[in-house]
Amino acid sequence: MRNNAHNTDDEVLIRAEHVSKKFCRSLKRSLWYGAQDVANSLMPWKRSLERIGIGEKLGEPELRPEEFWAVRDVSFEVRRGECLGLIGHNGAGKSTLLKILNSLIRPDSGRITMKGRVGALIELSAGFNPILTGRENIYNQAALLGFSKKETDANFDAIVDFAQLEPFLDMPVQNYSSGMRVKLGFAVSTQLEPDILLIDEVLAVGDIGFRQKSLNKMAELLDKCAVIFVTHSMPQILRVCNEVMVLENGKSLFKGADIGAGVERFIAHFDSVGQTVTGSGEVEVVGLTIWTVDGCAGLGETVNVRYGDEVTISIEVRAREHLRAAKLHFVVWNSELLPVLDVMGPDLTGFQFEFGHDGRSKLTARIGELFLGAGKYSVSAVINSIDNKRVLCRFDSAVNLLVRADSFSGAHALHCPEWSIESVSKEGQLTIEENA
Ligand SMILES: Nc1ncnc2c1ncn2[C@@H]1O[C@H](COP(=O)(O)OP(=O)(O)OP(=O)(O)O)[C@@H](O)[C@H]1O
Repeated sequence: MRNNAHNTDDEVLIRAEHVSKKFCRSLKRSLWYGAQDVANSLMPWKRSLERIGIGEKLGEPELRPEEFWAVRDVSFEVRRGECLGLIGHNGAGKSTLLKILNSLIRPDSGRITMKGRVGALIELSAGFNPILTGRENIYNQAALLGFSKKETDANFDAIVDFAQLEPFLDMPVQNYSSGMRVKLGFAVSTQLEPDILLIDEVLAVGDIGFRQKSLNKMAELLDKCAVIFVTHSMPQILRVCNEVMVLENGKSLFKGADIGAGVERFIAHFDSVGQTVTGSGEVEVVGLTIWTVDGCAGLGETVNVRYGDEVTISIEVRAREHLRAAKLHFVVWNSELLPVLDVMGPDLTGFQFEFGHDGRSKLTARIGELFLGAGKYSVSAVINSIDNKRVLCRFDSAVNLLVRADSFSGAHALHCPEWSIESVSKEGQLTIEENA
């Protein structure tokens, strides 16, 4: 967790109070409602009646047919020196909330207070005018942020240097790749050092080097500004944010400085990916069970594991064709679908086994203590031919693991080695404390 040196009330740069925004699923109705709303806003006597309690309530408006809440009753504050990570599933309302904060959308109810200059990178287009060159867009964007030409001149080289786009500066932005646009957008928003920085997950479009550089820049800016960062990457949240808010169907499910708890809350809501079976079909998985201290789970189920618990997987397979032997391994995937553990045979390829005379085999892998970080994982069983050239059966998301660990660093594997400490006393005596 980052220290916050400016933790005073007057340093609150972003304040959202009971903010709600609704949208309409049907375009036709949406246009009709829009016309009705404009007409109502032109009738001041109606608003007066509302104010004295006649007619519609002034608070959160009612939903009309086909309308739904994209953001519902969300309140939070972000101070200078703080970075709030916004996480949630697709359609949870994260981008809508950022657009409301950046005044691109008006909320239906609630109040937003923003203090200072706002740098925002919310859409892939980064707000650029496509027919203007990169150079012209830098000046345009800077002017929109409230910077004078002189201030922009002073920062121009730093912006171009950060975006690494010097050879393309005089090319219209419409010919930039999406990654180039994001680089330029991020460089303009951050090099001018705004008071508030709003970053949507557009960073994912940039290459790895640029992403690293951007995250470092955000960390560097943190002392000077308030940041809201939307991403689907939990390691990124853990790296730069000191608060997290989990949105679900527009509502705030969790908000706090315990990032691990927030991420766990988000992951626990993850729908398990459906099981899929691929491969040549020469082998089928008849059953699979995973045991932990807390219980067991079969195909398609989820089991809870605490960090360091013993885990055992048992699988029953049947050869559909006449097959004598095959190789098996299990792959454990994290929620971002990255493989984090491969359970294999002693030669670091699959575990070789033979089918019984009835074409069946039951194999048990005692994995032992599981040193995975907190999160939701899925397990695939992969059965290959002996030479590993053919996939006979691949069963993805066969079973799910929900790992709980007190420490949440974002690392996939946690390891506690034996430690020793060497220290010299006042008398100059060296002491070595083993396994401290
Ligand atoms: N202009 C719009 N008109 C109608 N519905 C909209 C509009 N903009 C967003 N929505 C809807 O609002 C909901 C929230 O969308 P939003 O883009 O804020 O989600 P998100 O959390 O940013 O999702 P993602 O992670 O996929 O980017 C979605 O159901 C979306 O379809």
